[in-house]
Amino acid sequence: MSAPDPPPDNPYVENPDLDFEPIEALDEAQAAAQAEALRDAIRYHDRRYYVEADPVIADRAYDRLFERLQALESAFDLQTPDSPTRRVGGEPLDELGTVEHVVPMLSIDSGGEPAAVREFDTRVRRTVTDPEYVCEPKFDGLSIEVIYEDGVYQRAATRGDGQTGEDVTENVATIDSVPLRLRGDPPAFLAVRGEIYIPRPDFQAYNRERVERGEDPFANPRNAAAGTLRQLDPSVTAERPLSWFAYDVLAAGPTAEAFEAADASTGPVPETGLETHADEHAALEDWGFPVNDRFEVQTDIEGAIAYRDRLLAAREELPYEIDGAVIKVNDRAACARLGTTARHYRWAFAYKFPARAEETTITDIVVQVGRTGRLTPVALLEPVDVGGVTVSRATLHNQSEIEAMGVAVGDEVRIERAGDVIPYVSEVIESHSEGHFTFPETCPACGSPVERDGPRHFCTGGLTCPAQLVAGVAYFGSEDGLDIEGLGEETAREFVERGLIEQDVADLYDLTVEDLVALDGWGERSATNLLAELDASKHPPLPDFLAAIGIPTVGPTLARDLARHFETLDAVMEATRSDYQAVEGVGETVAERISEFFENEGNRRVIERLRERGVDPEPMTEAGGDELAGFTVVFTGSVEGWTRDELQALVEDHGGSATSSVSGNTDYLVTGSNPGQSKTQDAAANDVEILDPEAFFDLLSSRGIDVGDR
Ligand SMILES: NC(=O)c1ccc[n+]([C@@H]2O[C@H](COP(=O)([O-])OP(=O)(O)OC[C@H]3O[C@@H](n4cnc5c(N)ncnc54)[C@H](O)[C@@H]3O)[C@@H](O)[C@H]2O)c1
Ligand SMILES: [Zn+2]
Repeated sequence: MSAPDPPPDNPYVENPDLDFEPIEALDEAQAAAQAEALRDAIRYHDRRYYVEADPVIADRAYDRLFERLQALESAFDLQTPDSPTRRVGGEPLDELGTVEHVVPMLSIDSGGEPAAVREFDTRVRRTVTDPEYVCEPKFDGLSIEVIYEDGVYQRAATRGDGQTGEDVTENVATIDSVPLRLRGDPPAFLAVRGEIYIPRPDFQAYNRERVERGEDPFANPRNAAAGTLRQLDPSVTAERPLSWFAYDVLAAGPTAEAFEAADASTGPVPETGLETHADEHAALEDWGFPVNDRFEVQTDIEGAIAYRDRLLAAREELPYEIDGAVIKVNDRAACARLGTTARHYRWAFAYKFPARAEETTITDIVVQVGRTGRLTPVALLEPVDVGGVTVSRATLHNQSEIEAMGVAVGDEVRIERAGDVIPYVSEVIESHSEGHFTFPETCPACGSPVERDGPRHFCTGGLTCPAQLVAGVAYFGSEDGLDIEGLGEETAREFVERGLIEQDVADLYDLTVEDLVALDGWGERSATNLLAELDASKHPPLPDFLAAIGIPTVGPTLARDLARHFETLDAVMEATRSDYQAVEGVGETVAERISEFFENEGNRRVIERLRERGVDPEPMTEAGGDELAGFTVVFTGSVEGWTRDELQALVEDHGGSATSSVSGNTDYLVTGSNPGQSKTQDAAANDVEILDPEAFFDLLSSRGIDVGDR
């Protein structure tokens, strides 16, 4: 996917001018020109957001452009048939193929104040007496339409522009919790709407890997889910545990033709007995769809308002991101009478949560040097509470973001965090400076020249840069590496500053109790503990070792694939570019980076020095153990505290195999929350034993496998 060119000379694109004059001050020609510029900018932002999943401006800035355009269009009667204010989403992406929706997939009107919710109720009451409301979480994901005929999965599409979406049939079929065959007695033709999301722990793992590969992390789980779902290669989607909730019957009927005749888009669904959204929720569950268990019926709008406040209090406990509550009129016949606008349903309202955002001042901007030499600009802030977390540092990402915002020391800025994402500066509220922050020309840690590569900056000091050494040592000991307790970032820095680590990570294994107790705050006991940990780390499983030495582009997942493929460290080191490309998921660029790493004399020397000190990874065949030899395990649904990758690795590291579909060869199906219905059915058909996560972990410990605490 390549980003489109922004409209030229448009003040609402990169660093959008949000300083709008009062509408009354404009004459007609000025208003028309401003509206035109806003439409162009919004179309561009829509494409970046919905199609590329890579927005250039903050949601709040986008919302202000949008509201301004709406205001201009209504004050001067300027709405054009193709205005973005009349449509939803963005143009579908051609590469995936497009499909026409059976009924338009619209957006939902929203607001963050109870007054806006009460106004919605007042509008509803003009048409409906004493409306009852259903409430459910507003999932921060991406909307899809899924179609079944005679209970069998046919097709899935993204919302796209609301009329036409992208065909993601293959990709959606790889998602466990999407039933391929329905249970019970579904209507012959059924179109369901739901939300695809990425569970929180997987989102974190995904972002860590992106950073490892030198890519920017996703700003929120929605962008991550969108990017994953819209992969052109379904096997890539299959590797990422996407999940979904079904929440609406878009259309249903005895046949596709009969459905079209009846136009059941919002009314009661013919021949199914679905009179209300509550009926629908129950029916979706009966047919085998994953539905959300926080769904509630409220007899009036005050109940719905209270529901949203309870949901807000529970927000951080949920294993998925939500950004508000969706309130819908329960009775479908009433919904049909209320109808729709060009953009949204008149029978639904999203009562949003406040953004996890706050305003504060930048006291300084420092540049952090990462393990690969990448420089990250970090804003130091007057500490501020952002949704329950005190934030005193926030990332500025890279040079393009800095230029786009025009940010500098002293500015009042807005800080946001989405879920567990590192807090970031999203916009400048008030500038107290000229221009913007610029990167130093030399590395703040070692003085080597700084090189720019696109939007990123790198220190060229390599092994001579102490900051890279600190980050490398800390990474070596981190959970993604050898998991050496007591060896964090601060300890690593201390060792480097005090000259205990001079050359590379191998120096760790020369440390003595005397070295350590000479440092502030170290006693005999903590010293012995760390040395014992280091000693215990000398025979790591090969994947851990490969991840720990910091090969560019190689995160824990790829490390495991390499280890499985080559089995020994020597084989990994001696492989050629084309050997690497034989590993699933390794393309030309990645193969190139891996060979460059092993061709580098300095890197080979580090590995040699580690080996001289007795650090030698276990070949893959003997790695872990064979406690699960002969067993085939399949996972479905999500298990708290674990990503799917980690669970599968756990089985494979102990000699078992983890596959993605259930067959006669499967021994166990482990079902987490939101399990896939087709896997559960296949398990029943094949007499496969079904375990809940607890039973699975019990089984492991009965075989002497210690998974530690999570
Ligand atoms: N930063 C940018 O450049 C940019 C560009 C475009 C849009 N945006 C942002 O996108 C948002 C608008 O997106 P939108 O039109 O998808 O609307 P939305 O996200 O505000 O809400 C509508 C969506 O909610 C979802 N939803 C989740 N749970 C649901 C439930 N239980 N029942 C029904 N629907 C549910 C549906 O997918 C539906 O499409 C705005 O917040 C805007 O700021 C940002
Ligand atoms: Zn440096």
